[in-house]
Amino acid sequence: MSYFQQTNEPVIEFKEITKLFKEGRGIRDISFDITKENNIVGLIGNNGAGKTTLLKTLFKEYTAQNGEILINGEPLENKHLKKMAFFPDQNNFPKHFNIIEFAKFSAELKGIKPKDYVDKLEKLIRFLKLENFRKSKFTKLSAGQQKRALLLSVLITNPKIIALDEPTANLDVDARIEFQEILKTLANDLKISIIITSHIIDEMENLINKVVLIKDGVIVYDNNYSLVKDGKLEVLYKDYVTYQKQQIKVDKQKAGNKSNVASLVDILRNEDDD
Ligand SMILES: Nc1ncnc2c1ncn2[C@@H]1O[C@H](COP(=O)(O)OP(=O)(O)OP(=O)(O)O)[C@@H](O)[C@H]1O
Repeated sequence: MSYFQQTNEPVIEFKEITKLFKEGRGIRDISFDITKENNIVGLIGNNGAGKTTLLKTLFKEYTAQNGEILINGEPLENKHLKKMAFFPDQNNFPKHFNIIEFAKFSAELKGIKPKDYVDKLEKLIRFLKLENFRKSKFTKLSAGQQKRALLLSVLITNPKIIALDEPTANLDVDARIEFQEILKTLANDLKISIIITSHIIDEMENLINKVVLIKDGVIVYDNNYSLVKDGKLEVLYKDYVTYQKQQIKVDKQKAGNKSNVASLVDILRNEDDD
């Protein structure tokens, strides 16, 4: 049994993380955790609030000046990074790779041998409806296809933690719902911890089970998610909430059309934790 499955303790703990840049911007004293029960966390804040800085600190791209990150109670180190995947925003696509090359590259970067991923690669390609785009470069794909291709490169690495930076930006409603259904399956059925950034709360109402609001580099709200219970969210981000309520009506109708995400569980469940 791996260190990711041992306990009901928090999976990820941010403890008083501070990462400040020269001009004094960045993040300060960030503390919150992601548990097995509340394992789809929305990290929400306006542009420049500090979301990306926090994710980069989680992936050890930045070193915090203060504080620590624990993964299942252990200080974050490189062995944990092997089981973590970062889903980049739209500006950071690997433009010159074709999607198969990129998936293989991602797997091998994590030390996964071809014999351990070839079968899964084929199944994921079919599941993600990418059969006709095997040789396509990212730049030739639609926004929805690009996201699915990035998911391929993430899922092939069998991660236990996935961080996504604004993943549904520029997707249409159908593609967004499909994407969110996949994330829900990963979190609910496969117990993968998901941390997802957005600057819009309501877009994630049907998805997340914990919300962390970040403003000017500090956390202003951290709780398990309930817009109905806690009007404070509406006060903090009133404009977004008002606008997005209308959008959600459409989403909920469409969400009735469940995609075949259940088969994803079959593809990924039998993975050994190494
Ligand atoms: N490498 C850097 N050097 C200096 N300042 C930076 C750097 N990266 C981020 N900042 C500053 O730190 C603050 C937080 O930036 P960050 O990119 O984390 O915000 P964000 O919430 O991800 O915003 P967005 O939604 O626009 O991506 C901002 O004021 C930003 O200007």
